[in-house]
Amino acid sequence: MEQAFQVDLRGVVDLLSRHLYASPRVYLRELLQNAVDAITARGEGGGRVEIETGGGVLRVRDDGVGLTESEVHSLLATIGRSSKRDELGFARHDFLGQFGIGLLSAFLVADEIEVVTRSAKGGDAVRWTGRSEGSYLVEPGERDEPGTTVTLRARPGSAELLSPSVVAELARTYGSLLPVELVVDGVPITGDGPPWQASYRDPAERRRALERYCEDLYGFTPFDVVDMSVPEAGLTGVAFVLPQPVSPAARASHRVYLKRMLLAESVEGLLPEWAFFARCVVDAGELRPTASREALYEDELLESARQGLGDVLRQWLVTLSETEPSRLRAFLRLHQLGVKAMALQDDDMLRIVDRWLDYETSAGPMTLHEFRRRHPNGRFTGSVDEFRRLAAVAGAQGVGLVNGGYVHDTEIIERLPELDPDIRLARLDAAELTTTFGVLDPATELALRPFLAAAQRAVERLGCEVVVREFDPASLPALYLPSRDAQFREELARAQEEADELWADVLGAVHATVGDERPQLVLNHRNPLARRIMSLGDGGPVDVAVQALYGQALLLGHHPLRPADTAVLNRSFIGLLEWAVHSPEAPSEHG
Ligand SMILES: Nc1ncnc2c1ncn2[C@@H]1O[C@H](COP(=O)(O)OP(=O)(O)OP(=O)(O)O)[C@@H](O)[C@H]1O
Repeated sequence: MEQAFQVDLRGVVDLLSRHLYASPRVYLRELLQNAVDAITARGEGGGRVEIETGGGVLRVRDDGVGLTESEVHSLLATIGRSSKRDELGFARHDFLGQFGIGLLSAFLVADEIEVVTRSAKGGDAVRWTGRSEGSYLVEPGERDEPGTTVTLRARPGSAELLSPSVVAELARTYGSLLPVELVVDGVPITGDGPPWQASYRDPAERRRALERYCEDLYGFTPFDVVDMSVPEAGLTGVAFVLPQPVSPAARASHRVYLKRMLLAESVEGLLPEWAFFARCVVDAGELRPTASREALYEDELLESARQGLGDVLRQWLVTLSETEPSRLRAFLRLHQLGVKAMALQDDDMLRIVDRWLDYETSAGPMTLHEFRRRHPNGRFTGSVDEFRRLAAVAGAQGVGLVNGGYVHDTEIIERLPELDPDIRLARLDAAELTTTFGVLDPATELALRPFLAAAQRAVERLGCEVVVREFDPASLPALYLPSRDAQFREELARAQEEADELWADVLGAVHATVGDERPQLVLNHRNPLARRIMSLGDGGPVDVAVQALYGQALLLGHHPLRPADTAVLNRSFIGLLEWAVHSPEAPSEHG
């Protein structure tokens, strides 16, 4: 014999209150929603919901479609049954509810629910009383007009939730945009509907009103207000652009209404992740809630709405770049870090960064796009230090240099060819700079041989190679250029020191395959001091002088100093001092 399920209502209420709903405050939302749905079902437009409070009792009265006696038995008394789904179980389009459990949330605050209802289809009024322990009673009720009144008496401990002030606050939170007339204890709650749809005298007034709305809601004056619309999701609303930088990692949350009833004040995942700089308030007719009505149901429609909203914001940025570039720059200054982060994944954002974000370059601040135009063979550095070190030198050789050392910059520059394969912006290989330096004429070169040999001896143990070139700025006596190989070797050596035996061996094997190009100490033949040192030939204090130039070049370039470097720096300094004090040839004040 087939049997019907038995339901222990207390278990179900417990489940709802502890696991489905975040707070018992949702009881009012569910009652409000039923009243609005009943008005929708009556289909006459307008409609009025009156809420009365006082003495621990709450009354919600609507002039909706009401219920007949048989509907009362089948709909109110059957958990999970709803008049708002069709025969196939799909949510009927016009209604807020669909699950057939909302009324039970009244048991979160009361032990008894009383419903007095009269159907617009005719028949007498009916009184239904449901109790939280699982029984219900149906009797004749008293009511002249079609509609429904739900009455709750606060359970001990829940009086606060049914108090006039809390009820008014809840009604305002959930219901202030509803398309029906909502009144709590005689005070109207609903007004002109969504502020972005209200009519204003002119655009300036609308803008001010929406800014004020944002201030009330979020506590900031928005950088800009963007109208949002995704017709296929029945969605309208506004996005407020944050006036302060935020971390792109912080999940942005938005205020979402479904069919004009508040779903939640902080819904995540409404916008694409890259749109971290906006807070939205939207109303959607077609998106679906989860059963708790506290989040959006993740389906294809939500996914395409998210894309649609992203498109609107993207278009806003593009329009800003076309019509108000100075404001776009201001926006980028604010949200630079986030915009860069999203440029790593999003081509349009990459384009915006390329065209509008200023980078530090050897020819002053400019956009990457402008930089490439001016320096078709420009280079970028992977670190800020390298940029500082080489910008002046590179700039003086006519090699444009852009600083790619800040967060995301190197990845952004390296991703540019994905926009356009013709974009070429290569990383600077410092050693390559020397190829642009002027070479000495053979006679001078020959004359410098003895000096060069002595200079090479002076820094041989430091693993570096001395060359003499002519380059600008002439004020720079010497430049230390680590080769790419040398840099890599240094990192390897450091890693090897720190690694355990196995890894040290592996790294050692890698080491063996690295080229043996050495870092260079490039002495500047244009620099008067360097020239005087060169004129020492292989005599005098050439050792200490070259070592001093080496040390100074390391310090100027912010290169890491190894113990051997520090020792050489100290020795050369002391040596020069001694030479200056003791040497008979040393220049003195008296000549
Ligand atoms: N104020 C009302 N006027 C007319 N019918 C009502 C009213 N309140 C509840 N009902 C009827 O009772 C049924 C069950 O209500 P309940 O709130 O439990 O679920 P629901 O609104 O259908 O779905 P959800 O669980 O998503 O809220 C509704 O489908 C509706 O037919």
